[in-house]
Amino acid sequence: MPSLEEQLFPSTPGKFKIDRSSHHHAMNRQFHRCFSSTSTMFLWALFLIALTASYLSFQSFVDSGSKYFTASWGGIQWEKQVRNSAQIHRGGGMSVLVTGAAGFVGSHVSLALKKRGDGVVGIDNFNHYYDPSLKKARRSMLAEHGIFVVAGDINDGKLLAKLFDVVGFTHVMHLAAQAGVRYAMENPNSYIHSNIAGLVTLLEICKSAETQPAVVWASSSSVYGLNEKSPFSESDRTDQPASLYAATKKAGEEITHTYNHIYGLSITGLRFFTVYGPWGRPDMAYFSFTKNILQGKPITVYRGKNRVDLARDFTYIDDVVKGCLGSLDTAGRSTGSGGKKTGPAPYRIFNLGNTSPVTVPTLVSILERHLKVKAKKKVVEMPGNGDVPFTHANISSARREFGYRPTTDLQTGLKKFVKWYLAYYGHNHGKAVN
Ligand SMILES: O=C(O)[C@H]1O[C@H](OP(=O)(O)OP(=O)(O)OC[C@H]2O[C@@H](n3ccc(=O)[nH]c3=O)[C@H](O)[C@@H]2O)[C@H](O)[C@@H](O)[C@H]1O
Repeated sequence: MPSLEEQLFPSTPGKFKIDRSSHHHAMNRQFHRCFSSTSTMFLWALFLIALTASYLSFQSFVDSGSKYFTASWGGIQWEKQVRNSAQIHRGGGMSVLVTGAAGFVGSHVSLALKKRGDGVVGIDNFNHYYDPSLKKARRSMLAEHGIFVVAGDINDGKLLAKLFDVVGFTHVMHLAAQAGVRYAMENPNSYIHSNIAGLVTLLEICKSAETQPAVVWASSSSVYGLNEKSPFSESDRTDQPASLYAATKKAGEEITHTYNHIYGLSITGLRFFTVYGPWGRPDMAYFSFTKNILQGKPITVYRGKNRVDLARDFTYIDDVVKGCLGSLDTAGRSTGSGGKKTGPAPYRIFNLGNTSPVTVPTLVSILERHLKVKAKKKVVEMPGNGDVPFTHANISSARREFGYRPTTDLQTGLKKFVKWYLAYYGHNHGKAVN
């Protein structure tokens, strides 16, 4: 059976093929003539050995070709690392491909899966959206636990196909994305590249797999956009995005739906609500506020129309991890194989929030208390840059389906974050932060 890589990326078509039967007799005659004397036979043998040797070395060069030309993947050693990392160490366990594994949520989910005995292989492109040294540090932390993170982009279909040839992943936890709400105005194409094109490349590989994996992926609370009904339920309007980021996440929900419908892929979309915690993302408010407060620099606090404070349903990372694992555990099977659907598969969407919104000024005062430093606040009216005034999750759906129950309030969660921040960057006022 041809490998998945060969099926999806066939070599140049129309290659010359030998018709074995018709050439058989002619070749036999030639063979006897050539090998009539022992000395010619010896020379021929030598020639054949040289030919085989050069063919083999050429093959191994081609095999690890990308090592020399593009990303560093491929080869026997690499495959061994991938296979070892994917090894399952519990009965009924799963083997999960985690995209964005060097990211904030990706690294935490990878670790939690590994700790309970599941197989995990990560992939991450280590882009420079924020300090890549933090991503590398997360990768080192994962490596210490036997998790291998492949350096590569989800737009690299050949790499993804290779990974699926090496490991029969039962699940894909898709967390790779261009995150950040306001950055979409600076670099819109980055959102299309990762959140649209990358998603489709990944789904193409998943749907083509002999045994399709179940896919759980990160959508966003931002899809609720300008929706005013509160708290947000999964069935509420999501057709008024306020940012391109939100629009790409909403598009992802529609795109995954088509793959569910046409190919029988099991899909679970998780709407994360402003996730925070240790090993977090430096571009997020709680993180950059911490850095600036420690450095004695002013922070900008946005305020909504009519002097109304902005609020977020901040959700602690450990709670989100529980939600991710619960989703993986309850994700029904994909039904298709090799691109063919055999029956309907589940399509689910869940809010993963905390259910208690906190205003941004309150977030700042909690940080001031934990850091024991007063912030220099500059309050400005929210610029029209994609922000929404508030978020608030209704989580009854996730509670019903897999017992999701967040247990960490912002005060407790930020305490843990600050402890990590000071341990990681030291007390020198976060000067090492990007
Ligand atoms: O739930 C999500 O789906 C999203 O959550 C997160 O977005 P947001 O909720 O916008 O978080 P974040 O940037 O921390 O701003 C928090 C608050 O601080 C305010 N804010 C921000 C910056 C600043 O300088 N000043 C300020 O007041 C700001 O106006 C806002 O009110 C993820 O980043 C995003 O990737 C996505 O996953």
